[in-house]
Amino acid sequence: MGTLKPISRPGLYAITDTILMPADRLVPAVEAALRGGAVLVQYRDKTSPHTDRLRQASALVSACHNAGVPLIINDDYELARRVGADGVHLGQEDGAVTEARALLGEQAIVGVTCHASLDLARTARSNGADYLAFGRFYTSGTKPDAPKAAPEVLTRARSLGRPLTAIGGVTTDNGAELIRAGADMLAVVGGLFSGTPDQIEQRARTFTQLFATHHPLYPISSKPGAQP
Ligand SMILES: Cc1ncc(COP(=O)(O)OP(=O)(O)O)c(N)n1
Ligand SMILES: Cc1ncsc1CCOP(=O)(O)O
Ligand SMILES: [Mg+2]
Repeated sequence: MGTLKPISRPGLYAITDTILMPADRLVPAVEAALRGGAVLVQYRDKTSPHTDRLRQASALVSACHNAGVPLIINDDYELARRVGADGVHLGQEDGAVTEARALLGEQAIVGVTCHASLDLARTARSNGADYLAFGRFYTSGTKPDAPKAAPEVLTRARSLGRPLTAIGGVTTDNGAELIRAGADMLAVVGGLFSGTPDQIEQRARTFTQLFATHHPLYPISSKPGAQP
């Protein structure tokens, strides 16, 4: 094993949204999530022109790195490289893990969508994915048609030995169930980023508290330098 990657800390994975977070509110909203304890942030923007995405992603790199938290770019590993982000999240149609790794380097964090499939997860792991994302688990306003998964898939995926992310309709009310089933990170859009910065910060604190209460490794792996 090489150096431990920063995603070995369990916790909230905050994902941005263009509707909930217009350009002028993007950075303050993410800073609020970071104050509340988010351990990973993803810039997810499927609609804005390239120049806007470049500017916003660069601003988020600064905000996240000021807080010591990695920034992941959704879909676009070229953009990740350009702005000096820490990694990329790839869906099944978004390109190869190996290609992203070749461009971004060994230390880059590459996450892969596995829906509800252990076979997809095994393939992602053998291609070098750093975390495996399952979901959607609940009703999602952000991506209503994403394939459905049941929490038990997280329990079965524990044996794959990679950090597991749960996504899709996650809220402070249903997050504990997913952590108890095996999630190391809760990836959240709507259940985090609706409302004011104060509300976002408070919600992020509540998610963080869920990990402190329900994640088996939380106290150990949150200590700097500790092994998971
Ligand atoms: C952490 C995390 N998990 C899953 C996804 C979904 O990725 P994908 O299937 O490629 O869908 P889009 O987000 O690109 O619409 C994600 N972004 N992040
Ligand atoms: C990108 C994505 N992939 C599966 S569900 C989802 C949307 C997550 O957003 P929300 O937390 O608002 O359901
Ligand atoms: Mg994608």
